Formats: sequence, C-alpha cells, structure tokens
Amino acid sequence: MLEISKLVKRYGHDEPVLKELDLRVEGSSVVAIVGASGAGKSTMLRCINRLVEPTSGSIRLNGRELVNLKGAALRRARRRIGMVFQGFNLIDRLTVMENVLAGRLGYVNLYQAVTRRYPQQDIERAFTLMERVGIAHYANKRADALSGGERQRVGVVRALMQEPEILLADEPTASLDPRTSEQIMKLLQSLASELSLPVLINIHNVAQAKTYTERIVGLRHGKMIFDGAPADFNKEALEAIYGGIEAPEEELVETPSASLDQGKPGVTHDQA
Ligand SMILES: Nc1ncnc2c1ncn2[C@@H]1O[C@H](COP(=O)(O)OP(=O)(O)OP(=O)(O)O)[C@@H](O)[C@H]1O
Repeated sequence: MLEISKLVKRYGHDEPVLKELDLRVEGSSVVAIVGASGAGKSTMLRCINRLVEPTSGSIRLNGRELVNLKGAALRRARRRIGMVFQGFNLIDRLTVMENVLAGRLGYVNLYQAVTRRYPQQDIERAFTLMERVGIAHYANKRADALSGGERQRVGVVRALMQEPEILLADEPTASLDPRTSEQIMKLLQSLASELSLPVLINIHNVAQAKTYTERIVGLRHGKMIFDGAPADFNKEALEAIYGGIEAPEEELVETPSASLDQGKPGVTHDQA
C-alpha cells in the first residue's frame, strides 16, 4: 500500500509545487494522475522514488517510510519502486536483454554488474517477462532497432525485473502514436492485475485515463482537486482541473466509456 500524507515539495524559494498532498493507493489499482502542465504530476511521482527530494511530509510504501532514507537503505527501497519513462530511458547500444537485465542492477554485486554476469534465474525471469509482453524474439537486438511501442515494452519489463512493489509511469504513452499508446495502457492495466501491483500513471490523455484506469486523481497547482472513478470524471471535474489553463474537451467526448451525466463527481472545491 502507498500512503502519501501532507507531502510538500518546494524547489528553492519558489511557491511549493506540491501542497500538503494526501494519497492512498491500495491493492493492485491502476491510478491515473491528471492535471495541466506544471500541476506537479511528475514531481509527485519523483518524490515517491526520491529522484526528487520531498521538502516535508510522509511517503510510506507497505508500511516503510521512504522520506529521509539515505545510502544503502534508500537504494534498497528504490529497487522496490519500478519506473517507466516517457522517453523509455534505454541504453541504445545495448541489446534488449541487457537493457532488461539492468532492472536487476540493484540486486547484483559490483562484479556481476560490471561483467554483466547475471544469475540464471534473472535471465529466466527476463525471458518470461519478455515473452509476456511480446518482445522475447528481440532479446539480442540492439534497443535502438526497435519501434517506440517495443521500446516502451522493454522499459516496462526492465521495471518489472526489479520485482517492484509499485510501478510508476511518467507519461508512458506521450511519445507513442494513439494505437500503440492504447496497447501500452492495456498492457499496464493487465500487468497490474496479473502481478497484483499498484500502478500510478501520469497522463495527459484524459480519454485514455478514463478507459484504462480505475481511479483518476486530478491535480491543480499542487493540490488534489479530484479523486474518483473514471465514470465520475465529468465536465465539472475537467473544468476544475484544466479550467483557464487548457481544455482537452475533445478527449473527454471521444472516450468510449464517457458518461457525462452519471454519478456525482469527486471534485472538491479547495483548489488554489
Ligand atoms: N528541478 C526543478 N527545479 C525548479 N522547478 C521545477 C523543477 N522541476 C519542476 N519544477 C517546477 O515545478 C512545477 C511542477 O512541475 P512538474 O514537472 O511536476 O509538473 P507536471 O504536472 O508533471 O507537468 P508536465 O505535465 O508538463 O510534465 C513546474 O512549475 C515546474 O516548472
């Protein structure tokens, strides 16, 4: 379980980017984090894996506090947090298998890491996962020979090789065409349930958030102003999150499951 409470992040002396954010994610739910550019979505994800240092507050993963961890304890905690990136973050000159095995770097010793001699069970797990996402036949290809969707599958498998307790995805489909984006969203959704893994996805595409996740969290100026089911993410919620900033209305209208009149939105009105 992920429990974020009163999370504050301030860069330098600027106004805080995250303002006492609370979020609790249980079980294998797939949660979309939406919000206009600059709302604090990436900062929130990066505070969880400590790529960004929180200013104050608490982030607990399965009961263990992540804030203020240092050195070996931080490295141990980080290997339980998988991250998928918009730009894939692969090493182009390495093979798919080598990139995937990089997900084990937090577990092997220095000699194994430098010589890339991974335990047999890691290699077997890599093949199993690569088969699961349809890239096993590319194992020995260079990463830069793959298409965007294939590269993102490599990124997903690399994150899963960490045996994570949570998967964070920062705009995982933003560099992909619409069809490939949907495939990746579907994949993340299925993997979450197959592996009983909570998945947090920062996403600009509201239609995809509504279709492929079971909960939407909306940020505006570093505060959570919506937390509810996709069916409740209606025009009022959209306006509250993006109003006066940008209005991706066409995305809402195109959503196959959009039900603008159903239910009460989970909008709160304490926005900044
Ligand atoms: N390293 C940094 N130093 C200073 N300010 C930063 C830094 N990283 C982010 N910010 C600022 O924090 C705010 C939130 O940025 P963040 O990237 O978290 O937003 P976001 O919602 O993910 O936006 P986008 O959708 O454009 O990625 C922005 O105003 C941004 O300029």
